[in-house]
Amino acid sequence: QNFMSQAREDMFSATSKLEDLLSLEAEIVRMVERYLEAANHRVDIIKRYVSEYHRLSTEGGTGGGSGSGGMVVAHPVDAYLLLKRLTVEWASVEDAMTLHANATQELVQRVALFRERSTFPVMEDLHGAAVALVRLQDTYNLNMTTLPAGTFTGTGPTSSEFHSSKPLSARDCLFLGKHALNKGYYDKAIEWFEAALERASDEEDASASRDEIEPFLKSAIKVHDDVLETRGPRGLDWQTKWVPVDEELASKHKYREVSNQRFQPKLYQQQSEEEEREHFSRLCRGQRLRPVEVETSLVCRLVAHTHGRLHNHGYFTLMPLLLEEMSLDPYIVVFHDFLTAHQTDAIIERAKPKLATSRHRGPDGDFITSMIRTSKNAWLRESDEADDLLVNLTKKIEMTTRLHALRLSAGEDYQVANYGIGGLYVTHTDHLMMNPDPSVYTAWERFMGDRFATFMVYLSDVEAGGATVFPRAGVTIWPKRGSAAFWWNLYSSGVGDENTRHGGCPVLHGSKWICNKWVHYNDQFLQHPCGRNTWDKLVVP
Ligand SMILES: O=C(O)CCC(=O)C(=O)O
Ligand SMILES: [Fe+2]
Repeated sequence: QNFMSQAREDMFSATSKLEDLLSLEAEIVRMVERYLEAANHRVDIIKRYVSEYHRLSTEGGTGGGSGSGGMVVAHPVDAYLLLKRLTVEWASVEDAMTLHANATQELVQRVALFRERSTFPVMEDLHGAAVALVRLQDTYNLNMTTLPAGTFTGTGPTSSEFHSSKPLSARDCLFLGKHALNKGYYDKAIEWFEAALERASDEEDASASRDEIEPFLKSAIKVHDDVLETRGPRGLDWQTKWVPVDEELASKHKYREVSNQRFQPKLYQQQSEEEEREHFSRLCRGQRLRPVEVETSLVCRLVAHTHGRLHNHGYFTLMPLLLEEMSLDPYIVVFHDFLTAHQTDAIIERAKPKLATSRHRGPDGDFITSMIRTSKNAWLRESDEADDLLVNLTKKIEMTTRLHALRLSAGEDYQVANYGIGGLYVTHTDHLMMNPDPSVYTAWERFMGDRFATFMVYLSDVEAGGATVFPRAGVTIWPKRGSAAFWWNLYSSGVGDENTRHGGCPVLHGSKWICNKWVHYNDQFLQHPCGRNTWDKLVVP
């Protein structure tokens, strides 16, 4: 695909992968249960041999030994039985032991086979999951008094509480603290080490001792304060609290005014990388950054156009589109109830097998990873499908947007993406052709032109997190199954609108599915008002 985004291949960020792991674990448990059942049977055989010996020897005289005296075998039947025990019966004990050893080896080998087929997680995956958890804690300001116990309150239009099946242990907290430290989350590292200490004193049989944890906390505090003193509280790859932990340092004049500093949104203009990240996180948490006048000027309306530049139709006459304006400049709207649950599920089902095979290895055999987009995606082309599901969807997009989307020169294939826990897409523009030198593009890319508009359908609800946010435009769109976001990436002149920079917030609870239709410029710009200057905008539908 020409316009392929980078994909990250890992376990925790694609839910379909985690679901695979869950069924893999169920299969392993079934194997282990069968193994244990057979093992118990074999241990019984071995035990019976031992207890038979003891029974006979304590009954005295008749057995293998007698009382306090030496070992005497006086009875010919006893002599026969002794020999039988050490031949026939011992053979069955040996058989049981050999079978057990084989079964053990076989079980280990079968799990090794899973590992070879790379369906089994490795330590790398666990590290990834730990970092994802710290990132979520950071983005959503998760409350540290409850998080170690596995409880947090969700972010989104409905904020409910979520509970894990088990709390984290002191050792888990220690592990998370180390990862936070490693990734430059110095503030979070301290919190996790403190949580580890607290857990350690609560746990009956402490999974990590205070003596083990304390040095980590001490050195984290030291590094934290050093970084804050010498480099400041925020940077691209580190962050600290606003004041040092050390009280003497904290009493310094420069830290006194910190509490007065308030966040000032900086919208509709270039933002530094740090500023963009700050806007991104706040919007992900659902904060409103725009002036009240802007927020209140937006309306919901019904749209029922019956003609477009492409078709004359009465498609929306009986059932108008429900349009919600999210921003007028840049122009971003949401169409509610654009697809039915039946349709969104069908698209997910078609994408699933293609997602599963998209896992690929890098040059040295490792899985290629990138922090840009932690999701998995698949491409679906209308004409590859046996029925009209996707063709009809594209036709509906055409009627809605009055753009060509079906013919190959106008629209890309559908890109379906699945994000799991912690899965995100960092801020980017959808238009890609920023390089003024045309020779860097393929002939086909030059022919199609850049991505004029994005039509993005949410194929699933997300229980918490996972919003689509526009840091410069100050917009947050909460995913809702069946609704669709639409915006223009380019001015009518074809020049990119950088205020459309956007990204997908990390999924906090649940799983997120979206599907994109990107519509390109060259096939249709003549059908739009050209405007008289570069920055003229399109405001339909
Ligand atoms: O996941 C989202 O909400 C945004 C996805 C996106 O921007 C993209 O796929 O280009
Ligand atoms: Fe995008």
